[in-house]
Amino acid sequence: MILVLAESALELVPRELWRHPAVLADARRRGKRPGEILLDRARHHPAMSGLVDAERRGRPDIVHQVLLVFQYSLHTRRGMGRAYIHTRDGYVIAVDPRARIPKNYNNFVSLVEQLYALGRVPPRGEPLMELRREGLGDLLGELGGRWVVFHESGSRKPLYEIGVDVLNSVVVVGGFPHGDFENRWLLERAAARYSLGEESLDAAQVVCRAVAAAEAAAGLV
Ligand SMILES: C[S@@+](CC[C@H](N)C(=O)[O-])C[C@H]1O[C@@H](n2cnc3c(N)ncnc32)[C@H](O)[C@@H]1O
Repeated sequence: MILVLAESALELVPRELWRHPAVLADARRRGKRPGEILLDRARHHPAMSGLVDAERRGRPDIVHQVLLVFQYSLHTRRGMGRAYIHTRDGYVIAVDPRARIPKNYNNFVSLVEQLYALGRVPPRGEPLMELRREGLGDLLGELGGRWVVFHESGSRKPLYEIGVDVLNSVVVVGGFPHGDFENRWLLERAAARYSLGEESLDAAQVVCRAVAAAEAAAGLV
């Protein structure tokens, strides 16, 4: 299974917030410039009130939770998985299946900030995470142009029925906290849309179920 976490709420603090006291204090405390730190609602809430689309931004913890579930799964540890994080501002992070994502959130944030600064981590040797400017359409085209989407309005099927498809497909899940995909074509052109019920679940919960379905189909569990 290739996972694409789409429109993820991950970005550096945008320029218009660099001078806000909440951002300046956080940057100073961490010994960095405001433009070098990740936007995080938990730390920058007062600064985000006037930000366009604020309710869908500043949630690196969603990406962290998803990567912990995905990277440490049996399926990925056996080399059957690969994750790509597409961000709402047009970047793609390619994650090597061997990348050991820091379990501590603060360490994860520092790693991603290093990735934004250098374009890759670690700085030397084989990269475990690489950052590039790329849109969602180009990424999905590069991955073969066929994908399935997890979405509340998709068809509801038992996990054992979708396992083989999930295992062998590019699987798209939204990496944002509220609302729906802005790229509507993602749903319209998907080979299949799978629902886990009408109630909205956290992205990590959805990825956990997709991984479980894929692992069962692969005979790993
Ligand atoms: C936290 S949800 C996105 C926000 C959600 N639509 C809301 O307004 O609360 C993250 C992603 O998980 C997937 N997802 C969430 N609930 C789902 C469900 N019941 N069935 C299938 N996929 C789901 C979708 O890909 C969704 O974009």
